[in-house]
Amino acid sequence: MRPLILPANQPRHFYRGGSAIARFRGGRSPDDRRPEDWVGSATGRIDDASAGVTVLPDGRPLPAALAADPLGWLGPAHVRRWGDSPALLVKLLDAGQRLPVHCHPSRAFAREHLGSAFGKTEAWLVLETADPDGGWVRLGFRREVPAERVRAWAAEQDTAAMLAATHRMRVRAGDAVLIPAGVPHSIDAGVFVVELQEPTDFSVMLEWKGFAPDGDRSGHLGLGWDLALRCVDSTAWTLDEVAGLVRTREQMPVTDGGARRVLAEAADPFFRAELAGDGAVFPAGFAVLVVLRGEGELRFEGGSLPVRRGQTVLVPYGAGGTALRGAELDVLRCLPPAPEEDGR
Ligand SMILES: O=P(O)(O)OC[C@H]1O[C@@H](O)[C@@H](O)[C@@H](O)[C@@H]1O
Repeated sequence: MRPLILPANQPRHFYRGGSAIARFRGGRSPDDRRPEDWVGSATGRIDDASAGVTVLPDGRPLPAALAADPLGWLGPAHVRRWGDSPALLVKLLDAGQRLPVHCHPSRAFAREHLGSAFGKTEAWLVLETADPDGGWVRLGFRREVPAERVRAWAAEQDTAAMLAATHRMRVRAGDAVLIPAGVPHSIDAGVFVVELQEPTDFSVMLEWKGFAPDGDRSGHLGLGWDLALRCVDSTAWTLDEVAGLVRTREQMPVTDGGARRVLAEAADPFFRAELAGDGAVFPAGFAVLVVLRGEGELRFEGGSLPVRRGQTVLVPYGAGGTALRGAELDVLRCLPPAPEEDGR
């Protein structure tokens, strides 16, 4: 099997964005509502299952290709643990406006109430901020917020109260941020990230006014507000705890293979990511690559593929061991959780 270069896959969304994705990829956005590019996605949008799913160059939707040859795409250990799900969703996300405050269910909540083995823990690697000095993200309540108050903020759409209650953190290009399930969060305008997440589209919208006209109906995942808001982490996060969710490039440890481990160990049950360049060698495994800088080639068993900045590449297990060549190459390699991991 060969690694495949994937074209942009940007379903229309209710929030603005997408120009940074077009610049990065070297294309054009059809309009200003394409803030997310779903890469190597076997996940459909919650409101439209046909949107979001990657269509391979041969015309097959990725889920059909995975179902037809799970071992070839994912490898035996992954299939034993996760079946024919890639257990990973990668997106490019360009916030053209501040995103609404929202959160995502945990695996335990998703299993119990949504019939899904996956929740939506996620992580961002910041690629650019409109202001070179950095952009802002918001995450975690500064003080414990009683459930009734969260409910009242959502019912009244009290955006000011929600934002005031939430930590605001500066992030710069190269920083990685882990967002545990349940933690309320939002990304400010001008922040462009690669996002790794569990392969679902479950969002509980605390804020929707001015974003999604039907938010009062669609924002609770069909569970009703009382149940949906139970997935919100309303505990107090200290500034240090929130800062602990952010890793700068310098804080990313270098592995034996010369790559940098992007995310903290706490992310391992959900996904893994490494930054790698010229000379890096990887064992066989399903991966989504985002070429962040430079140009060069991706070697695999039986061939090589030229790659350059702005491309996204889907690597099947069946491509065998791979290696990167190219003096200025900087590649983010996104991986599903290790098969032995068991996140909750
Ligand atoms: O980066 P996350 O938290 O997934 O934010 C992006 C998400 O924003 C929410 O407001 C919803 O619109 C989701 O459909 C969207 O995917």
